[in-house]
Amino acid sequence: MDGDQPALATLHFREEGTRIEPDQNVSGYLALNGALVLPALIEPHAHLDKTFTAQRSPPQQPGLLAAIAAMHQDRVRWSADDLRQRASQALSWAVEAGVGLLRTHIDWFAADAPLAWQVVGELQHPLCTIERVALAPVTFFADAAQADHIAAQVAASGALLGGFIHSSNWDAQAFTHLLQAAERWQLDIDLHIDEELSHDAQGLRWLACYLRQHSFNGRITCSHGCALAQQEDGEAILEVLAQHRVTLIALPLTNLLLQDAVPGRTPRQRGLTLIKEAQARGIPLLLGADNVQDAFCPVGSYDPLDTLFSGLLSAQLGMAFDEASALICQRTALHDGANVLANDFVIFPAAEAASWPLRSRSRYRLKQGICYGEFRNDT
Ligand SMILES: Nc1ccnc(=O)[nH]1
Repeated sequence: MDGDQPALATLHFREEGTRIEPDQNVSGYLALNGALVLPALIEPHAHLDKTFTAQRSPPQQPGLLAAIAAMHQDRVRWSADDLRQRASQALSWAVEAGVGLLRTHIDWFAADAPLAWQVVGELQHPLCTIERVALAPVTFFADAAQADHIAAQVAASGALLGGFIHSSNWDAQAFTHLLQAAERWQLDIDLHIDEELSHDAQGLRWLACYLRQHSFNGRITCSHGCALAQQEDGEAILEVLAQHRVTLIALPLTNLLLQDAVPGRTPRQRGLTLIKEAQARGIPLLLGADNVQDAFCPVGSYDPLDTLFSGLLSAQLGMAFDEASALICQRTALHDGANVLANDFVIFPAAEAASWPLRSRSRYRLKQGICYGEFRNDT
Protein backbone atom coordinates (compact mmCIF):
# COMPACT_ATOMS: atom_id res chain seq x y z
CA MET A 1 0.00 0.00 0.00
CA ASP A 2 1.04 3.56 -0.62
CA GLY A 3 -0.70 5.40 2.19
CA ASP A 4 -4.20 4.02 1.81
CA GLN A 5 -3.81 3.48 -1.94
CA PRO A 6 -2.78 0.13 -3.41
CA ALA A 7 0.69 0.25 -4.98
CA LEU A 8 2.29 -1.84 -7.73
CA ALA A 9 4.71 -4.52 -6.62
CA THR A 10 7.17 -6.91 -8.25
CA LEU A 11 6.81 -10.58 -7.28
CA HIS A 12 9.98 -12.67 -7.41
CA PHE A 13 9.32 -16.42 -7.50
CA ARG A 14 12.07 -18.31 -5.70
CA GLU A 15 12.50 -21.89 -4.54
CA GLU A 16 12.06 -20.78 -0.95
CA GLY A 17 8.89 -18.80 -1.66
CA THR A 18 7.71 -15.54 -3.13
CA ARG A 19 9.31 -12.21 -2.35
CA ILE A 20 7.25 -9.09 -2.86
CA GLU A 21 9.10 -5.83 -3.47
CA PRO A 22 8.04 -2.36 -4.53
CA ASP A 23 7.58 -2.16 -8.30
CA GLN A 24 10.99 -2.27 -9.99
CA ASN A 25 10.03 -2.19 -13.61
CA VAL A 26 12.44 -5.04 -14.37
CA SER A 27 12.59 -6.56 -17.83
CA GLY A 28 11.77 -10.19 -18.50
CA TYR A 29 9.00 -10.18 -15.92
CA LEU A 30 5.30 -10.70 -16.65
CA ALA A 31 3.70 -7.26 -16.62
CA LEU A 32 0.44 -7.43 -14.69
CA ASN A 33 -0.14 -3.71 -14.81
CA GLY A 34 -1.97 -3.56 -11.53
CA ALA A 35 -4.17 -6.64 -12.10
CA LEU A 36 -5.82 -8.09 -9.00
CA VAL A 37 -3.92 -11.04 -7.53
CA LEU A 38 -4.94 -13.53 -4.83
CA PRO A 39 -3.37 -16.70 -3.48
CA ALA A 40 -4.80 -19.78 -5.26
CA LEU A 41 -8.42 -20.18 -4.22
CA ILE A 42 -9.83 -22.78 -1.84
CA GLU A 43 -12.95 -24.86 -2.20
CA PRO A 44 -13.22 -26.03 1.42
CA HIS A 45 -16.48 -27.95 1.15
CA ALA A 46 -17.66 -29.87 -1.90
CA HIS A 47 -19.42 -33.19 -2.55
CA LEU A 48 -17.80 -34.67 -5.65
CA ASP A 49 -19.64 -37.98 -5.25
CA LYS A 50 -23.08 -36.37 -5.71
CA THR A 51 -22.32 -33.61 -8.15
CA PHE A 52 -24.10 -33.32 -11.53
CA THR A 53 -26.96 -35.65 -10.59
CA ALA A 54 -29.68 -32.97 -10.25
CA GLN A 55 -31.32 -33.69 -13.56
CA ARG A 56 -31.69 -37.41 -13.09
CA SER A 57 -32.62 -37.27 -9.37
CA PRO A 58 -34.41 -34.09 -8.36
CA PRO A 59 -35.74 -33.97 -4.77
CA GLN A 60 -39.47 -34.48 -4.22
CA GLN A 61 -39.70 -31.63 -1.69
CA PRO A 62 -37.64 -28.63 -0.60
CA GLY A 63 -35.23 -28.86 2.32
CA LEU A 64 -32.27 -30.90 3.53
CA LEU A 65 -33.92 -34.17 4.50
CA ALA A 66 -35.74 -34.52 1.16
CA ALA A 67 -32.42 -33.93 -0.61
CA ILE A 68 -30.82 -36.72 1.41
CA ALA A 69 -33.66 -39.06 0.42
CA ALA A 70 -33.20 -38.19 -3.29
CA MET A 71 -29.46 -38.81 -3.00
CA HIS A 72 -30.11 -42.33 -1.64
CA GLN A 73 -32.26 -43.03 -4.72
CA ASP A 74 -29.52 -41.78 -7.01
CA ARG A 75 -26.61 -43.63 -5.46
CA VAL A 76 -27.56 -46.98 -7.00
CA ARG A 77 -26.18 -45.43 -10.21
CA TRP A 78 -22.79 -44.52 -8.73
CA SER A 79 -20.58 -46.89 -10.73
CA ALA A 80 -16.86 -46.17 -10.93
CA ASP A 81 -17.30 -44.69 -14.41
CA ASP A 82 -20.23 -42.53 -13.40
CA LEU A 83 -18.40 -41.22 -10.31
CA ARG A 84 -15.15 -40.63 -12.18
CA GLN A 85 -16.81 -38.76 -15.00
CA ARG A 86 -18.83 -36.44 -12.73
CA ALA A 87 -16.05 -35.83 -10.19
CA SER A 88 -13.49 -35.12 -12.94
CA GLN A 89 -15.78 -32.57 -14.50
CA ALA A 90 -16.19 -30.88 -11.12
CA LEU A 91 -12.44 -30.83 -10.59
CA SER A 92 -11.79 -29.29 -13.97
CA TRP A 93 -14.38 -26.56 -13.35
CA ALA A 94 -12.80 -25.80 -9.98
CA VAL A 95 -9.28 -25.64 -11.40
CA GLU A 96 -10.49 -23.39 -14.23
CA ALA A 97 -11.84 -21.06 -11.56
CA GLY A 98 -8.43 -20.93 -9.82
CA VAL A 99 -8.92 -23.48 -7.04
CA GLY A 100 -5.64 -24.94 -5.71
CA LEU A 101 -7.09 -26.85 -2.74
CA LEU A 102 -10.40 -28.68 -2.88
CA ARG A 103 -11.85 -30.51 0.11
CA THR A 104 -14.64 -32.92 -0.72
CA HIS A 105 -16.87 -34.87 1.58
CA ILE A 106 -17.71 -38.42 0.46
CA ASP A 107 -20.81 -40.11 1.88
CA TRP A 108 -20.28 -43.43 3.63
CA PHE A 109 -23.25 -45.81 3.59
CA ALA A 110 -21.74 -48.54 5.75
CA ALA A 111 -18.71 -49.01 8.02
CA ASP A 112 -16.54 -49.86 5.01
CA ALA A 113 -15.46 -47.17 2.60
CA PRO A 114 -17.76 -46.68 -0.42
CA LEU A 115 -16.59 -47.01 -4.02
CA ALA A 116 -16.51 -43.21 -4.33
CA TRP A 117 -13.81 -43.08 -1.65
CA GLN A 118 -11.42 -44.93 -3.93
CA VAL A 119 -12.54 -43.27 -7.18
CA VAL A 120 -12.14 -39.75 -5.81
CA GLY A 121 -8.91 -40.83 -4.09
CA GLU A 122 -7.49 -41.62 -7.54
CA LEU A 123 -8.34 -38.20 -8.98
CA GLN A 124 -5.35 -35.98 -9.49
CA HIS A 125 -4.58 -32.59 -10.94
CA PRO A 126 -1.21 -30.84 -11.04
CA LEU A 127 -2.82 -27.53 -10.02
CA CYS A 128 -5.10 -28.78 -7.25
CA THR A 129 -4.68 -30.75 -4.05
CA ILE A 130 -7.74 -32.85 -3.23
CA GLU A 131 -8.66 -33.70 0.35
CA ARG A 132 -11.28 -36.28 1.23
CA VAL A 133 -13.52 -36.27 4.29
CA ALA A 134 -15.49 -39.41 5.28
CA LEU A 135 -19.06 -38.24 5.77
CA ALA A 136 -20.94 -40.83 7.83
CA PRO A 137 -24.11 -40.31 9.86
CA VAL A 138 -23.07 -39.89 13.49
CA THR A 139 -25.02 -43.06 14.34
CA PHE A 140 -22.32 -45.08 12.52
CA PHE A 141 -20.08 -44.23 15.49
CA ALA A 142 -22.51 -45.49 18.15
CA ASP A 143 -20.50 -48.67 18.39
CA ALA A 144 -16.97 -47.82 19.55
CA ALA A 145 -15.36 -50.69 17.65
CA GLN A 146 -17.09 -49.63 14.44
CA ALA A 147 -16.03 -46.01 15.03
CA ASP A 148 -12.47 -47.23 15.29
CA HIS A 149 -12.83 -49.29 12.12
CA ILE A 150 -14.01 -46.23 10.16
CA ALA A 151 -11.25 -44.04 11.58
CA ALA A 152 -8.59 -46.64 10.75
CA GLN A 153 -9.61 -46.65 7.07
CA VAL A 154 -9.62 -42.86 6.98
CA ALA A 155 -6.16 -42.75 8.56
CA ALA A 156 -4.85 -45.26 6.02
CA SER A 157 -6.12 -42.96 3.25
CA GLY A 158 -4.49 -39.80 4.66
CA ALA A 159 -7.95 -38.23 4.78
CA LEU A 160 -10.15 -36.49 7.36
CA LEU A 161 -12.91 -37.92 9.50
CA GLY A 162 -16.34 -36.32 9.23
CA GLY A 163 -19.87 -36.94 10.33
CA PHE A 164 -23.40 -35.76 9.77
CA ILE A 165 -24.71 -34.46 13.10
CA HIS A 166 -28.27 -33.16 13.14
CA SER A 167 -31.21 -33.25 15.53
CA SER A 168 -32.77 -35.98 13.36
CA ASN A 169 -29.94 -38.36 14.33
CA TRP A 170 -28.52 -36.85 17.53
CA ASP A 171 -26.52 -39.29 19.62
CA ALA A 172 -24.09 -37.80 22.16
CA GLN A 173 -22.32 -41.05 22.82
CA ALA A 174 -21.78 -41.70 19.13
CA PHE A 175 -20.32 -38.19 18.80
CA THR A 176 -17.95 -38.95 21.68
CA HIS A 177 -16.83 -42.12 19.93
CA LEU A 178 -16.22 -40.17 16.73
CA LEU A 179 -13.98 -37.70 18.57
CA GLN A 180 -12.17 -40.43 20.49
CA ALA A 181 -11.55 -42.46 17.35
CA ALA A 182 -10.22 -39.36 15.57
CA GLU A 183 -7.91 -38.63 18.49
CA ARG A 184 -6.67 -42.22 18.61
CA TRP A 185 -5.86 -42.19 14.89
CA GLN A 186 -4.52 -38.60 14.97
CA LEU A 187 -7.07 -37.39 12.45
CA ASP A 188 -8.30 -33.92 11.68
CA ILE A 189 -12.07 -33.73 11.52
CA ASP A 190 -14.59 -31.80 9.43
CA LEU A 191 -18.18 -32.15 10.60
CA HIS A 192 -21.54 -31.43 9.02
CA ILE A 193 -23.02 -30.06 12.19
CA ASP A 194 -26.28 -28.34 13.12
CA GLU A 195 -27.34 -27.70 9.51
CA GLU A 196 -30.77 -26.61 10.67
CA LEU A 197 -32.58 -23.73 12.31
CA SER A 198 -33.68 -25.62 15.40
CA HIS A 199 -32.99 -24.06 18.81
CA ASP A 200 -32.58 -27.58 20.08
CA ALA A 201 -29.71 -28.62 17.80
CA GLN A 202 -27.14 -30.10 20.17
CA GLY A 203 -24.05 -30.61 18.03
CA LEU A 204 -21.97 -27.46 18.51
CA ARG A 205 -23.19 -26.92 22.06
CA TRP A 206 -22.10 -30.41 22.90
CA LEU A 207 -18.77 -30.06 21.05
CA ALA A 208 -18.01 -26.92 23.08
CA CYS A 209 -18.82 -28.83 26.23
CA TYR A 210 -16.55 -31.72 25.19
CA LEU A 211 -13.65 -29.40 24.35
CA ARG A 212 -13.89 -27.77 27.79
CA GLN A 213 -13.23 -31.14 29.35
CA HIS A 214 -11.01 -33.05 26.93
CA SER A 215 -8.02 -32.30 24.81
CA PHE A 216 -8.12 -32.83 21.07
CA ASN A 217 -4.87 -32.56 19.15
CA GLY A 218 -6.15 -32.49 15.59
CA ARG A 219 -7.64 -29.61 13.70
CA ILE A 220 -11.44 -29.35 13.99
CA THR A 221 -13.53 -27.82 11.22
CA CYS A 222 -17.27 -27.36 11.59
CA SER A 223 -19.30 -26.89 8.44
CA HIS A 224 -22.76 -25.29 8.41
CA GLY A 225 -23.49 -24.50 12.10
CA CYS A 226 -26.71 -22.75 11.02
CA ALA A 227 -28.46 -23.37 14.35
CA LEU A 228 -25.97 -21.14 16.19
CA ALA A 229 -27.78 -18.10 14.82
CA GLN A 230 -30.97 -19.29 16.57
CA GLN A 231 -29.52 -20.17 19.94
CA GLU A 232 -29.33 -17.89 22.96
CA ASP A 233 -26.03 -19.44 23.92
CA GLY A 234 -24.71 -19.22 20.32
CA GLU A 235 -22.07 -16.62 21.17
CA ALA A 236 -21.02 -18.43 24.34
CA ILE A 237 -20.50 -21.54 22.21
CA LEU A 238 -18.41 -19.48 19.78
CA GLU A 239 -16.17 -18.36 22.66
CA VAL A 240 -15.21 -21.95 23.36
CA LEU A 241 -14.72 -22.74 19.66
CA ALA A 242 -12.44 -19.68 19.41
CA GLN A 243 -10.29 -20.89 22.32
CA HIS A 244 -9.79 -24.22 20.58
CA ARG A 245 -9.14 -22.69 17.14
CA VAL A 246 -12.05 -24.53 15.60
CA THR A 247 -12.58 -23.47 11.96
CA LEU A 248 -16.07 -22.65 10.72
CA ILE A 249 -17.19 -23.08 7.15
CA ALA A 250 -20.30 -21.25 6.02
CA LEU A 251 -22.13 -22.45 2.92
CA PRO A 252 -24.23 -19.50 1.82
CA LEU A 253 -25.60 -21.03 -1.38
CA THR A 254 -27.08 -24.23 0.03
CA ASN A 255 -27.95 -22.67 3.36
CA LEU A 256 -30.02 -20.04 1.57
CA LEU A 257 -31.64 -22.73 -0.51
CA LEU A 258 -32.26 -25.51 2.00
CA GLN A 259 -32.93 -23.67 5.26
CA ASP A 260 -36.38 -22.29 6.04
CA ALA A 261 -37.58 -24.01 2.87
CA VAL A 262 -41.35 -24.45 2.97
CA PRO A 263 -43.34 -25.06 -0.24
CA GLY A 264 -45.26 -22.00 -1.43
CA ARG A 265 -43.84 -19.71 1.26
CA THR A 266 -41.12 -17.09 0.91
CA PRO A 267 -38.19 -17.92 3.21
CA ARG A 268 -37.97 -15.60 6.23
CA GLN A 269 -34.49 -16.58 7.40
CA ARG A 270 -31.09 -16.82 5.77
CA GLY A 271 -29.90 -19.98 7.45
CA LEU A 272 -26.32 -18.79 7.93
CA THR A 273 -24.08 -19.41 10.89
CA LEU A 274 -22.79 -16.52 13.07
CA ILE A 275 -20.26 -15.32 10.51
CA LYS A 276 -19.57 -11.85 11.87
CA GLU A 277 -19.53 -12.94 15.49
CA ALA A 278 -17.06 -15.67 14.59
CA GLN A 279 -14.83 -13.21 12.73
CA ALA A 280 -14.94 -10.81 15.68
CA ARG A 281 -13.53 -13.62 17.86
CA GLY A 282 -10.76 -14.48 15.41
CA ILE A 283 -12.32 -17.83 14.51
CA PRO A 284 -10.87 -19.03 11.18
CA LEU A 285 -13.70 -18.94 8.68
CA LEU A 286 -14.13 -19.86 5.02
CA LEU A 287 -17.02 -19.97 2.57
CA GLY A 288 -17.71 -23.12 0.57
CA ALA A 289 -19.88 -24.06 -2.40
CA ASP A 290 -21.28 -27.24 -0.83
CA ASN A 291 -23.50 -29.10 -3.30
CA VAL A 292 -23.27 -28.36 -7.00
CA GLN A 293 -26.01 -29.51 -9.35
CA ASP A 294 -27.36 -32.33 -7.23
CA ALA A 295 -30.50 -32.99 -5.20
CA PHE A 296 -29.33 -30.54 -2.51
CA CYS A 297 -28.69 -27.67 -4.89
CA PRO A 298 -29.56 -27.73 -8.60
CA VAL A 299 -27.21 -24.87 -9.50
CA GLY A 300 -23.55 -24.13 -8.90
CA SER A 301 -20.28 -23.62 -10.72
CA TYR A 302 -17.31 -24.60 -8.51
CA ASP A 303 -16.23 -20.97 -8.78
CA PRO A 304 -15.44 -19.61 -5.30
CA LEU A 305 -16.17 -16.11 -6.62
CA ASP A 306 -19.81 -17.14 -7.09
CA THR A 307 -19.89 -18.45 -3.53
CA LEU A 308 -18.33 -15.25 -2.27
CA PHE A 309 -20.83 -13.13 -4.15
CA SER A 310 -23.70 -14.93 -2.47
CA GLY A 311 -21.94 -14.51 0.89
CA LEU A 312 -21.38 -10.81 0.32
CA LEU A 313 -25.11 -10.24 0.06
CA SER A 314 -26.55 -12.86 2.37
CA ALA A 315 -24.12 -12.16 5.21
CA GLN A 316 -23.69 -8.46 4.39
CA LEU A 317 -19.92 -8.70 4.21
CA GLY A 318 -17.90 -5.58 3.43
CA MET A 319 -14.91 -4.78 1.20
CA ALA A 320 -15.14 -7.62 -1.27
CA PHE A 321 -11.59 -7.71 -2.56
CA ASP A 322 -9.57 -6.18 0.27
CA GLU A 323 -11.20 -8.15 3.08
CA ALA A 324 -13.85 -10.70 2.18
CA SER A 325 -11.64 -12.38 -0.44
CA ALA A 326 -9.75 -14.02 2.46
CA LEU A 327 -12.86 -16.19 2.93
CA ILE A 328 -12.05 -18.05 -0.29
CA CYS A 329 -8.25 -18.21 -0.16
CA GLN A 330 -6.94 -18.27 3.40
CA ARG A 331 -5.19 -21.64 3.71
CA THR A 332 -4.31 -21.21 7.36
CA ALA A 333 -8.02 -21.68 8.12
CA LEU A 334 -7.56 -25.34 7.18
CA HIS A 335 -3.87 -26.00 7.75
CA ASP A 336 -1.65 -24.63 10.47
CA GLY A 337 1.48 -23.04 9.15
CA ALA A 338 0.25 -22.91 5.53
CA ASN A 339 2.37 -20.42 3.61
CA VAL A 340 0.31 -17.54 2.23
CA LEU A 341 2.93 -16.79 -0.39
CA ALA A 342 3.32 -20.39 -1.45
CA ASN A 343 4.15 -19.50 -5.04
CA ASP A 344 0.63 -20.12 -6.25
CA PHE A 345 -1.58 -17.27 -7.33
CA VAL A 346 -4.71 -16.46 -9.31
CA ILE A 347 -4.51 -13.36 -11.45
CA PHE A 348 -7.55 -11.42 -12.59
CA PRO A 349 -6.16 -9.49 -15.53
CA ALA A 350 -9.28 -7.57 -16.47
CA ALA A 351 -10.87 -6.96 -13.07
CA GLU A 352 -11.07 -3.92 -10.85
CA ALA A 353 -11.54 -4.07 -7.09
CA ALA A 354 -14.73 -1.99 -7.23
CA SER A 355 -16.55 -4.61 -9.33
CA TRP A 356 -14.84 -7.77 -8.11
CA PRO A 357 -16.02 -10.58 -7.75
CA LEU A 358 -18.36 -9.63 -10.61
CA ARG A 359 -16.87 -8.89 -14.04
CA SER A 360 -13.91 -11.08 -13.08
CA ARG A 361 -14.35 -14.22 -15.20
CA SER A 362 -11.03 -13.90 -16.94
CA ARG A 363 -8.22 -15.27 -14.84
CA TYR A 364 -5.07 -17.28 -14.96
CA ARG A 365 -2.85 -19.11 -12.58
CA LEU A 366 0.76 -18.42 -11.74
CA LYS A 367 2.24 -21.42 -9.95
CA GLN A 368 5.97 -21.72 -9.19
CA GLY A 369 6.47 -18.88 -11.66
CA ILE A 370 4.73 -20.79 -14.50
CA CYS A 371 1.66 -19.26 -16.05
CA TYR A 372 -1.39 -21.45 -16.79
CA GLY A 373 -4.59 -20.54 -18.59
CA GLU A 374 -5.41 -17.97 -21.18
CA PHE A 375 -6.85 -14.55 -21.15
CA ARG A 376 -10.54 -14.59 -21.98
CA ASN A 377 -12.30 -11.41 -22.88
CA ASP A 378 -15.73 -12.37 -21.63
CA THR A 379 -15.89 -10.31 -18.45
N1 LIG B 1 -25.68 -29.91 2.83
C1 LIG B 1 -25.46 -31.24 2.78
C2 LIG B 1 -25.66 -32.07 3.86
C3 LIG B 1 -25.41 -33.41 3.72
N2 LIG B 1 -24.95 -33.90 2.56
C4 LIG B 1 -24.76 -33.07 1.52
O1 LIG B 1 -24.35 -33.50 0.42
N3 LIG B 1 -25.03 -31.76 1.64
